[in-house]
Amino acid sequence: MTFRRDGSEVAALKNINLDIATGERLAIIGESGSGKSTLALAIAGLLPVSSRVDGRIDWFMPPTLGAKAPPSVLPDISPARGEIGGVAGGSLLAISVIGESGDDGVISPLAGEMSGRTEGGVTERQPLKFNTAPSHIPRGGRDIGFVFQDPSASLDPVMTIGKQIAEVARTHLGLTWPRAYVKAKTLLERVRLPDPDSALRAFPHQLSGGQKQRVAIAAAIAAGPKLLIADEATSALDTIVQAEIVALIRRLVAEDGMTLLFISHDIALAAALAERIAVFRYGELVELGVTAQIVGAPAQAYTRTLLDAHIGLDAKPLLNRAELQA
Ligand SMILES: Nc1ncnc2c1ncn2[C@@H]1O[C@H](COP(=O)(O)OP(=O)(O)OP(=O)(O)O)[C@@H](O)[C@H]1O
Repeated sequence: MTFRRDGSEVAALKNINLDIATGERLAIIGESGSGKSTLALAIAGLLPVSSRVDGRIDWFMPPTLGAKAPPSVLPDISPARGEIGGVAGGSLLAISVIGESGDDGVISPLAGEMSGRTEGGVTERQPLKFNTAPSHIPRGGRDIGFVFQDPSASLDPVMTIGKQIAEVARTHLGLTWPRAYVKAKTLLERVRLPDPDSALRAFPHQLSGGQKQRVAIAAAIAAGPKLLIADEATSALDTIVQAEIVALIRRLVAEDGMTLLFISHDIALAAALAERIAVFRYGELVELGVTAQIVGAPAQAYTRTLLDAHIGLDAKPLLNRAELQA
């Protein structure tokens, strides 16, 4: 996975092979520039046209019946050159990114070879070849919800909170405006925003940072996505609000049976939330394991360095999950 920059290509992800199980909470950690966001954007189909992906993403879960798929959303779900397939299995996603060496021995064991796969040299976004019916292609906003770091950037400053959430429900679920507003209010209650009736009519600038992130989460889950990607969703918040948002995400993921991809540079937050942790460095997957193993007995020296840096900086608990209240 490379970006074109100043006439040359910058490798952002190399030789990644990662399965995400349905319903699991997987954290991706690593320092700045390690490729965490690039992976998340690739899954959500949000990579810029300057990107080139040699690899594929297999999506194993069929879409929810009765879901509305606006035609305009379909072409945008996939990376510039990824592929998405639908194969029954225990995984939700299988990600295979081929490295600079061209070693393609990273195909998911759950996915068969796909017909129509093409390789090499494409630098612009182009129509994708799918080996599955269009109705099985995951749609951003509908099957995949995305929470970004800065809620101020993801919310429209001149649109009421209620309309922003209702619009997601209207677009992806085909609800009428009145029904979509009812759903928006329910979602504001679920994310525990105080006074949801007033909040429906409020504008983003009238809310605190933590409240805005609750609204962004409500919008991200409004269409009932199967996969929720939270990309540094707590990084702009203070420590107490961070813990509240982590607890909120965990509760919502459990209530709705979502799969969670939690991206963070903070190993303590990742440990508080995730069942497995993947450690990224320089665009490569350094280590992947269950949280207790990564935190208690890391196999890689780099993971130990991340842990030591955390312990040296502050003493936030690494595995104390009980204290988090949504
Ligand atoms: N749009 C882009 N154009 C060119 N290069 C990019 C682009 N986006 C990311 N990169 C490069 O890809 C690499 C991975 O960046 P990425 O943002 O995925 O890392 P990250 O681990 O998410 O970092 P951070 O925690 O700071 O967001 C970096 O070298 C970065 O400079």
